[in-house]
Amino acid sequence: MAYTSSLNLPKHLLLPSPRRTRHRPSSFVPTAAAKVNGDAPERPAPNGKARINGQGKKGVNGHADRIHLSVSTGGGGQDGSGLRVAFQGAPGAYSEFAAKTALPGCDTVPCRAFADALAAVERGGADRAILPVESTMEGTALRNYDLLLRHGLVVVQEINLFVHYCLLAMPGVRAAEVRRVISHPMALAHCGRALARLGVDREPVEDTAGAVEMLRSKRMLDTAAIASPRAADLYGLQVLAHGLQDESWNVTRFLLLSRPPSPVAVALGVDADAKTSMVVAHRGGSMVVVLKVLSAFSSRNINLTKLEVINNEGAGSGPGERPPVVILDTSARGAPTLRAFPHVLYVDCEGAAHDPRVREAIQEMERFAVFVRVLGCYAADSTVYDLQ
Ligand SMILES: O=C(O)C(=O)Cc1ccccc1
Repeated sequence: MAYTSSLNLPKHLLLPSPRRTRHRPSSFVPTAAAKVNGDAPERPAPNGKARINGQGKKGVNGHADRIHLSVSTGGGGQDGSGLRVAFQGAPGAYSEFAAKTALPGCDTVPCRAFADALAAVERGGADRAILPVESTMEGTALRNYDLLLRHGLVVVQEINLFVHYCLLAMPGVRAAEVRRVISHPMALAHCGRALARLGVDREPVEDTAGAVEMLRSKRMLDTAAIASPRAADLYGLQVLAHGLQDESWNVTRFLLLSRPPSPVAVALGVDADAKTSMVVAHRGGSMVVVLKVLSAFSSRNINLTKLEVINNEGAGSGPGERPPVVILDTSARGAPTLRAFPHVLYVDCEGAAHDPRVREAIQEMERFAVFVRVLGCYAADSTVYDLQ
């Protein structure tokens, strides 16, 4: 049986009010940052995006004050200027906004598929890739995690983005004329109930902005796209409906990836409010392994921010069945090798990978797991940024 279970991002309780303001320009010129809950901002958001939350929380070292994207970007300026960030999709995709939120000064490089974005970094055609890995509505994006594990890139930054979905159509098209809606599969899934109410056909395409571009270039008059209000501005489409997502709280977590060695991990002091992401490949057998993993962290008073249990034992290639997870094992000496595992845990913990307690927890897991691969160590940032 294949199953997953997850403990994901904490849901922060400041719900955004639905907003209908159209925002221009679609460029990324910084404006004054504001907290959505009306308080004065403690600190400006890196590129003028509104912060929805961002309260300090205590990390593994008990420090309440978090480092906000202030660690070295490992090349280019502090704001990422001089860095090329590869993302999946056309200009105006959510991933591009996430990249520009993380590194406001960066140049973004559109790619057809997420795999192309990762390959661009490996080849040296880009300095970073950005990958959505989980959302509050659907949990871990397993296919993107699979991609992350097959490549040897390291996580250098996390970014949480509040995702507003709009229904966009060619100018003059009325909602009643729409027969079909196209978008990224995640966007279609997040708006499932709204689309059922509209009684339209759904068609997945590569990305949200690509859907908008397609509408525009083919002048489709019976089709709408789900995308951001900024994509509407960018491509000159009209917004038929705002806030299409089935749940008002819709946050996607993105990871920024770089070639190893990590350009940021060394800059993070042991005292910094950091996070370490890792994958634990094990032989399975029972849930006792999960308890042992929990014990390795809890006995050292280390908090986990993510625990995803993958058990693809016996899964074949039937519909809905998942094959074993393929992981590039970089833990052994010698050349990294791809290895397939049915039993895998995805773990994020608070603390830097070089924090002695985190190091000991990893060493303890290595005694009963086949291997542990640290995917990256980066500044913790639980701030949720708003696009608008
Ligand atoms: O298609 C896009 O715009 C993307 O960047 C992927 C995506 C889709 C939906 C939510 C977050 C990211």
